[in-house]
Amino acid sequence: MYIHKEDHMCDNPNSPAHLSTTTPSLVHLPLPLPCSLCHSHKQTYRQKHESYHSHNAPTNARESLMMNEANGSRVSLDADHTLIDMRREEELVNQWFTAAELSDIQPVKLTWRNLNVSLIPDRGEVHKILDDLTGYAEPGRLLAIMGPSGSGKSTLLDAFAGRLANSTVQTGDIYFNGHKGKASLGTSAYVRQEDTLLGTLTVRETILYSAWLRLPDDISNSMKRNIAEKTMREMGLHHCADEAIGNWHMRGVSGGEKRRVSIALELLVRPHLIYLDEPTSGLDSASAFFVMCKLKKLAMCGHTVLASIHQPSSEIFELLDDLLLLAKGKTVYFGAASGAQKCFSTAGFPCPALRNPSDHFLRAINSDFDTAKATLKEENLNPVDDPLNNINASEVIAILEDAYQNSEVASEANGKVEEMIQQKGKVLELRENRASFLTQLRVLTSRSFINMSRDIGYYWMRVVVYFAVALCLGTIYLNVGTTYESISARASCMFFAGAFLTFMSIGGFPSFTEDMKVFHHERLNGHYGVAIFILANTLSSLPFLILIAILSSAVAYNMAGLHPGLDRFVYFASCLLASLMVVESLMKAIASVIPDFLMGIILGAGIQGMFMLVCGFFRLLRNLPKPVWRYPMSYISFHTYTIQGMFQNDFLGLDFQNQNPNLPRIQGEFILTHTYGVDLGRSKTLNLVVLFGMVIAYSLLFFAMIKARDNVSWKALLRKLRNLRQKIK
Ligand SMILES: Nc1ncnc2c1ncn2[C@@H]1O[C@H](COP(=O)(O)OP(=O)(O)OP(=O)(O)O)[C@@H](O)[C@H]1O
Repeated sequence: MYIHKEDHMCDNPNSPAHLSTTTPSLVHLPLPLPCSLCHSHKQTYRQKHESYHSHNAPTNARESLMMNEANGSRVSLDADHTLIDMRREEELVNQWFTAAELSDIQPVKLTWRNLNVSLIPDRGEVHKILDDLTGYAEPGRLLAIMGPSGSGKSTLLDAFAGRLANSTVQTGDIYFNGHKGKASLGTSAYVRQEDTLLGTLTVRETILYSAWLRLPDDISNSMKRNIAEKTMREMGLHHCADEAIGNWHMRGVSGGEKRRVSIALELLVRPHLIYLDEPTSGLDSASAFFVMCKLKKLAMCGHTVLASIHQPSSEIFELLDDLLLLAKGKTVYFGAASGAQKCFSTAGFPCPALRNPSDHFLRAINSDFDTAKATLKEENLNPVDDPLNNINASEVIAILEDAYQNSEVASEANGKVEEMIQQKGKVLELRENRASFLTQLRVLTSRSFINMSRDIGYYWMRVVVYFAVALCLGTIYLNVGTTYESISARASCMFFAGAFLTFMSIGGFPSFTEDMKVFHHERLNGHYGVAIFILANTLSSLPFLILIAILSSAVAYNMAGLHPGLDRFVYFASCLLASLMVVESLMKAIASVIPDFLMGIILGAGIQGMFMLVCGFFRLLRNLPKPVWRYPMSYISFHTYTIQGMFQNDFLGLDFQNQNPNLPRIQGEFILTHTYGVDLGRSKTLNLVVLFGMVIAYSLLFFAMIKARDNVSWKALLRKLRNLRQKIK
């Protein structure tokens, strides 16, 4: 076993202050934890962790470690010491979790009153998804939301998390600790129904990167690693820790394992408020039970946990504290899970003996199969003695809804909601103890680079295709020369390199949209911000783009025999690199508006086609129609700067000669100004600077679009447009 220095050594192991203490400060802490583990306390956790190790690491082991570290190698301790240290590390991790679970949480009381969600009316028809819901979720209790498919469970969780689709309208109120409104990003965690993970990473890497990204800097790296390992074990993922998640070209872990990875990622930092949409879907009954036990434990520690759930087993049902039963978007029961059976009995639908209560509830309120019931009965496949067979679920729902609204449970719930709204608690805030900007940038860049290097569709395919196309270009324009004929050949060769080679960059868009999905999910859960994502994505893509630019330029430039000289070659390659970066950032800006990869590719290709038309190659800039095409399009088109820069780089300093020696030699400068209308007032360096400026401009556009999504009420805008359309009609 290899042990890293940081795991076992403090910075100054011989410090008298360290050695004088004999009692470890972090072990044997009674529960609940004293403030020594609380982050508001002056001494940071890392210091404690290190001082603990310095007090306890056996001197010989320490000395041997120091000697070996000095030799620049990682070393293994003898088995006893390793075991002791592993146990201590485990204790520290347990204590960190206990601290996160008990001493550092903001209790969150969530209430909703008369909550309605409907689709934006089309032709006057209103389709209600959620209908007048009132209820609450308390810290310390596990609330399950149950109901048949399509009853509105996900929509309700989306409404709480502020992630309703633009096509819906929400009315009614949601309160967090008595404060009305939308919770700000990152103050709650949301495990959605779909798993949004990077397919190229292994399970261990996924959880570990998330730990590095989010856990505060004052926790040592080894500690973060152990926290990630512990979370992985808790979710029963250790057996597939080194398997990839899986993507389009790689079969990965199973659906149930992916589900558990998604849950593990959110449980890693012990969120104060967590919503889980069908956390047990795709899991076998034992896994489902253990996952729900974990959620129950989290709730018991004072966290607020809401989970929508299908088909809980009777054991899982016993774990639930509160239950919200939805049918067709309406509440048919809300209250203690243990009280639901009584409510159903009172309404005339008692749960038969030996039937799982949750099965009974769902069967009673599922109206999707009303027509199929009769057929089943005729075929003798349905037990005749079940009273539910003789009545349509729609009627059952109406009876249950009525019974619930008139019950004591409902009036108690309503009273409690009013009481909770009056109690103004702390406004939800992001945790202060998070990883710093630089740490997040470093970790995200590294994660993104690994993803790019493992996904063959991201860059590697393009490297091969670029090489092949550059080879074609080089052979077609082989030793192009300096005759009159070579003038248009050179121009075409450079146009192809600057326009068509860069155009191929849209090939990476599908992989980027996958990245974007992960980014959106992680950003909305508050893992990191937009700026970090843009920077990390740009930095991690740089090595690949540089490789593509140098490889393609080396092949095409040298084979075609363009203007000799290293400085000219370097400029050509830099111009190609800058153009590739512009296309990448343009596609990012497009992805911020259109997340679908096919639509994005179509739009990106269209924009680039238009840019090529106005760059001065097909029609001279001075001859372009002035409105729109010359001003502003030719200035917005990045191809204008690429082509003008490349042309200046090649033609300036060359003389062209006809095969007939009696005809005059033509200078490159004359060709630039008269044949291609190049503006020599803007130097080739300035063209390059403009290209890099465009990379920044498109990145800022991406940033602004993502931010605008948060702040602009697109829903209100859409509603106004629809109203306007109806008025016009
Ligand atoms: N943005 C939307 N546009 C159109 N219909 C929607 C939209 N959001 C929700 N719905 C409709 O609202 C109903 C409730 O959807 P929701 O996803 O909340 O159900 P659910 O209870 O979570 O279902 P499941 O258990 O199958 O996931 C469905 O009929 C769905 O088609």
